[in-house]
Order: sequence, then structure tokens, then C-alpha cells
Amino acid sequence: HPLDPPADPFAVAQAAADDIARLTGVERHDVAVTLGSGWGKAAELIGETVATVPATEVTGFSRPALEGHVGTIRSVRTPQGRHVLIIGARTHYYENHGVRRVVHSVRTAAATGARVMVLTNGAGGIKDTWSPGQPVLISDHINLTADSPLEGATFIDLTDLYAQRLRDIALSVDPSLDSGVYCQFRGPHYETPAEVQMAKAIGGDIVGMSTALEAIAARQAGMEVLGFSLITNLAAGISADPLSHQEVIEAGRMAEGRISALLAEVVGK
Ligand SMILES: Nc1nc2[nH]c(I)nc2c(=O)[nH]1
Repeated sequence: HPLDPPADPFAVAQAAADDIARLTGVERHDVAVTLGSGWGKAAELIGETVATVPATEVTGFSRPALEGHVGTIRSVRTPQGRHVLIIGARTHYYENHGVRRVVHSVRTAAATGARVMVLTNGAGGIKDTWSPGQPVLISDHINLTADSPLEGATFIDLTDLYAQRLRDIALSVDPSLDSGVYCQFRGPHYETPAEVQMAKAIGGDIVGMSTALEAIAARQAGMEVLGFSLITNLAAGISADPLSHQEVIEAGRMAEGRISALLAEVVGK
């Protein structure tokens, strides 16, 4: 794979950014958004699509593992004239392709010029006041993967990783938004009730299988990060009923309109 050692992941990201500029005709992007489950509709609401490119045509992106989920990369222009790169081709850590592949889309976004990285995902909620379909701002993360996208002695500060400035913009759009600490588990299995209680005990409010590693890479690339979780289910053991993937998909579909409008407004600010 082009990202396998001895490749330089940043050179591969630059090649991907050059592909995107060539294929979309957009030289520079200002903001990048990674769409997680439930956030698919946001692209149309963020602005006018300038170009849509199959991710497989961009260096370092591969056919996503998700059934029927053709990974696309879209260039969208907001009413304010901002160029937004919408990445619909996330590689999950649980696919076991290595961290370089997980964070390639973030490094590529930075190489296209984007200074803001918006990471969205579907996740489980630990706070029992939350209900399926609710979007939540990510205030910080706990990385339970025991891995890092950083290689060698690259000591990066992660204070204010989920930029307060961007969270304030989101709160100005929707003051009712709650916030939470996101715990990235390796997955692909969901947590046991005991693991959910552990996440709660260590200060977690959200459990997921993405985002933390991408956020670290975004900070390394000098980007400001904004993270949103769509709570599609209460985490295992928080409510009596067992998790069903169907319920997760359904909750995402129900919430799509509201959260896409929210994301579009925030990106437009
Ligand atoms: N780890 C974890 N990831 C998730 N993704 C979704 I959607 N729901 C969950 C969940 O309950 N736990």
C-alpha cells in the first residue's frame, strides 16, 4: 500500500492533495469535514457541490470496508465562498490497516490547505439524560487504543485539542448542545457493560471507535479540531435493552435533518 513503510506519510498526503486539486479543480480548501454514521446528509446542506471524486482515485485511499458505502471525496462551496472538503471515506482502526491509513484523510485535508478539521461520528452515550439521535459536542477525548499516529520523538501538546473557539461557535448556533468526553475503543465489538462503567469512571461520556487518533494527527498538522458525536444508542448497560445495529442505523436516519443543518450552520460561520 502506498502508505506502508518506508513511505513518508506526509508526502503521500501531499500527493493525495494534488490529486484532489486536479480532480476537483479546487486549488485550496479552507475546512475539511469527515462524515461519520448519521452525518451523510450534511454535505448537501453545507453548500453547493463543486465536484465529487471516488476516494479510490485519490492516492492512499482504499475501497472502504463498509458494505455498499462507496467512499467519496466532495468539494463543496459555502454561501460565504468557503471551500469545504467533505471526506466520506473513513478508515477505522478496527480494520487493522495501521494508524497511517486511519489518519491519512486528515493529513490529506491539511495538505489541501484546510486549517479546520471537523470530525463527526456515531457513538454510544454514557450519560443517561441523552437520547438516541442527539448530537453532542466533543470537549476532550480519552484514547483507549494505546496507539498513536505520531511516530518517533514527536511530542505534541493536546491541550484544547477540541478548540474552545469552535465549540463556542457551535454553541452560538445551538445553545442547547451538550458536551462530552469521547473514549475511543479499538472495536469492532461494542463495549461490555463493565467496560462502559470503566469509561464512565475514568471521565468518559461517549464511547466510539474513531476520532481520537484522527484528532491527534489533525493537531500535529496544525489544524483546529471540532468534534461532534451523534449519540445513536445508549452505551451497553446504560439502558436495559441490548444494542442492535439496526437501532443504530435507524436513530442516525431519524436525526439526519437536524444534525446536518447544525453542521452546515457551524461550517458556514
Ligand atoms: N464503541 C462504540 N462505538 C459505537 N458506535 C456506535 I453508532 N455506537 C457505539 C457504541 O455503543 N460503542
